Amino acid sequence: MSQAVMTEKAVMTLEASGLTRRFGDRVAIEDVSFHVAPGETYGLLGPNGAGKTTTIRVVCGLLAPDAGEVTVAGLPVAATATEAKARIGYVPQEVSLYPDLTARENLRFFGRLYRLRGQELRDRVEEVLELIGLADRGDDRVESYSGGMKRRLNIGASLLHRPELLVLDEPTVGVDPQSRHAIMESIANLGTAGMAVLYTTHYMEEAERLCDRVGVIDHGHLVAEGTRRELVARVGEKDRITLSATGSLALFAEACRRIEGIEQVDTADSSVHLIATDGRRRLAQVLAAATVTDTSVRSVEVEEPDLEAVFLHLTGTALRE
Ligand SMILES: Nc1ncnc2c1ncn2[C@@H]1O[C@H](COP(=O)(O)OP(=O)(O)OP(=O)(O)O)[C@@H](O)[C@H]1O
Repeated sequence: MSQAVMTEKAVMTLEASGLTRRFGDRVAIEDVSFHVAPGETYGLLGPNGAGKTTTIRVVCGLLAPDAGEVTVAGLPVAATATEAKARIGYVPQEVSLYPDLTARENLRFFGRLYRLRGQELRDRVEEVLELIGLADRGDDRVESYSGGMKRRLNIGASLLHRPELLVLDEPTVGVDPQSRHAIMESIANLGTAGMAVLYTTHYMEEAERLCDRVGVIDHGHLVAEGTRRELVARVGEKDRITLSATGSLALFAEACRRIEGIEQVDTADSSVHLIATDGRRRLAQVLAAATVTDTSVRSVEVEEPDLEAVFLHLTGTALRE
């Protein structure tokens, strides 16, 4: 994470405040506010119809909000604000490429739209092909690509002009696992390289793996935001530790009850179940308690609550309904 993320007064790459947008009587989003710092990857996590695409379209200046405002690198985004929009790379849900052109030709075409020319254009096309892992397929026509490769190229096209903010709308939907992995790797690298990324998904594993912070959106409202740890702490979810063990389990359980942060201890035939805050940090003490009570531990499993649990807690519904 860059220094700018740490400094409170740094200019945010993206600042969205009070965004509201209606379609007729339907309120698609209401009073949505969040920011993305330089080098930060922010995930908007929510089920279908929650308002993710609407938020993104407003952020990119493709849809005017009924209320609220957006700035990118301090510049207001509005329908006519080309200076702000030039700092955004937008990857829509639908792939938009020329199937009968090669990947290189597609990138050259989009690069020219972004006003890149000559050597700069040629260099940038090669850099982007490397970045998205398609350098060895650059001269193949796009119609021969898998769905995932097309998505990667689509992301590449949005990076040619070196945007400060990359906005991706569910980039892994309908993509094979290998390409999904490649897409996530490329995005993780962009964040590391200092680019701000706004990422929408309804896959909580992606949000957990990629995003520094997550905003949970449901029925057009941002219901919570923070790091995974913060969100989990906010809803009061605890870790579960399961030990498979033999020996004097009653004594062992008693010793575990005395460890700070362990809130519940249950024993079964040859296992002990613990409920703890910050379970991983308690492990050393738990294993020491096993040694002291002559308990032999065969396996230990720590289950940390995930964003699915947070979502369920906050909204009362499962994410994948
Ligand atoms: N152009 C439109 N006209 C009417 N209603 C719309 C329009 N665009 C979005 N909506 C409504 O606004 C709400 C939010 O939709 P949005 O597409 O932003 O959700 P989403 O979270 O991106 O879902 P998905 O993952 O399915 O795209 C939905 O109820 C949707 O039906």
